[in-house]
Amino acid sequence: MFDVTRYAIAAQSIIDAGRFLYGQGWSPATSSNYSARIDDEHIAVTVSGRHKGQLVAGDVMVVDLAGKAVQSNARSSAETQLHTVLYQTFPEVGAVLHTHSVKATVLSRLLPAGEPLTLQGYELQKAFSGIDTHESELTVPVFDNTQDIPALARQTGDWFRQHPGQPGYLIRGHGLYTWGRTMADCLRHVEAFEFLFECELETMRVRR
Ligand SMILES: CSCCC(=O)C(=O)COP(=O)(O)O
Ligand SMILES: [Zn+2]
Repeated sequence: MFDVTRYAIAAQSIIDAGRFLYGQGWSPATSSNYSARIDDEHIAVTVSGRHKGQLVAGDVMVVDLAGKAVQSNARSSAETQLHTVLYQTFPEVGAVLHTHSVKATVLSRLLPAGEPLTLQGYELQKAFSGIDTHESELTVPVFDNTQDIPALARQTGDWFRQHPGQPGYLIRGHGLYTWGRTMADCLRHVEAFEFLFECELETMRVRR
C-alpha cells in the first residue's frame, strides 16, 4: 500500500514536468515517459501513449519496483522497466525522465557505434549533481534501440552499477534517460544535457 498524499505530490511533479518538457519540444507526439518515487516500493509513472504536454491525474499511475500496476487497470509506459531498474539500483533516486529531443536523437545517431559520448571541459557539467569541476569526464553510454525493454533494463542496470556517478544515457535514434534525487534535480539534468548536446553538435558542424 502507498500513501495517497505522497502519490498526489509525485503525480503533480510529473504533470508539471510534462508541461515544461513538451513546451521545450523535448517530448513531442506522445513520446517520452516520466516517473517519481513515492516510497521504497512504489513509483508514480506515466500511462502509456499519453500526450505529455496535456497530462492530467488520470495519465499517471502507480507501479511497484517490479513494474506491476498497483490499484490500476491502466497500462504503464512501455518503458517502465527502464525506470524501475534505476530506482532498484539507486535508492536515492527520486525521479527519472525520458525525453525525445531532436538534439539527443540526432547526436545519438552520429556517434560511432560502440562509442560513448564523452563530455569534458564544459563549465555546465557542474549542473549535474555531484560534479564540481569542468575537468571531470562525463561518459554517456549509447545503447542500441533494440525494442527489447527487459534486455535494455538489464544492460543499463549493469552499466550504471559499474559507473554509479554517471548521470544518464542515450538510446540510439530514440532519446535520453536521466534521473535525480528530486524532480527539480532531474529537470536540471535534462536541461544540462540538452545544452551539452547542442554544443557537441555545433562542434561537429564547425569541424566538418
Ligand atoms: C511515440 S514514441 C514511441 C514510444 C516511446 O519511445 C516513448 O517514449 C513513449 O512510450 P510510452 O509507452 O511511455 O508512452
Ligand atoms: Zn521513448
